[in-house]
Amino acid sequence: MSQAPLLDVNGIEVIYNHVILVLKGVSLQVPERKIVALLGGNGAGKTTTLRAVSNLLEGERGEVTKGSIELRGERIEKLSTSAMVERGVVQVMEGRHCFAHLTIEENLMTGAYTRKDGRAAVAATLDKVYTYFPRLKTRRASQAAYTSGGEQQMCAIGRALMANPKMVLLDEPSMGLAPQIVEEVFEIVRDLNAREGTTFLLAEQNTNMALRYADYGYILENGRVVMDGAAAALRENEDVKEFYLGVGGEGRRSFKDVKSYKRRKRWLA
Ligand SMILES: Nc1ncnc2c1ncn2[C@@H]1O[C@H](COP(=O)(O)OP(=O)(O)OP(=O)(O)O)[C@@H](O)[C@H]1O
Repeated sequence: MSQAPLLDVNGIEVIYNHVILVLKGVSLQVPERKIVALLGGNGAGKTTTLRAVSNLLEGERGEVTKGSIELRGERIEKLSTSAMVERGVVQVMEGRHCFAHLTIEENLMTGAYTRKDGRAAVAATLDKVYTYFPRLKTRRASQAAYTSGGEQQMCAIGRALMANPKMVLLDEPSMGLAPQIVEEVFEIVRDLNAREGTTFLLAEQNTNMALRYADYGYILENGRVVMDGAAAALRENEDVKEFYLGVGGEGRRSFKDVKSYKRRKRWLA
């Protein structure tokens, strides 16, 4: 990655409740206009990494205790969540979190509350969201509670887009969705990236899907990055195939157990 990154996470350590060390020196870069995937199993630290970037740790009693996070060269660890939104960074949280009693359109409009550029501009963004998510347009007047899981995920992403972000942090977009719907969601992510230039950092357990759409990937295990590379190279990597793509091997053991991985780690050290 030769161009200067939009986001530069440098050796961060995150501790919850003053004692639980969850991230143990995570570094990653997200270049402008790229899709970067943060991969790894349950509890690897993906959500925590996203929360650290968007400054959502405080509400979880977590804090960044070491390292730095820079957005376009500016240190952002101490900024508020709304200051991050002003800088064009929004997070779509895991589990979708639509307001169940509001309609799809009302949910979308809640994403525009920080906008200061007037109603016409907000209306134009709403139209744009509907062109990317025609399903949401059809369901605009339905209460979110009565829409499908896929529609709720689209609504959560659409709401984030209403803030006119430069970068979207997307936490586990595939969670609980049928493969065909996951595909539909990822296609829209790719479209947004290609046509709007929106940068994505997405956390996913669905390695296969994420690596098909991302430019670059980082694999987290137990609070550390154990491997990173261009998505195409990771897809072809034997260890990734064995442990994350379910090709060959005897199921998912830990990456750490693999001999070739250990060898590679020694080379990298
Ligand atoms: N608010 C919290 N307080 C204490 N520990 C937490 C908190 N949130 C997460 N953890 C712990 O931090 C570790 C990493 O969790 P995190 O949610 O970042 O992982 P993840 O890779 O996103 O996994 P998942 O896919 O399950 O969300 C886990 O061991 C989890 O129990």
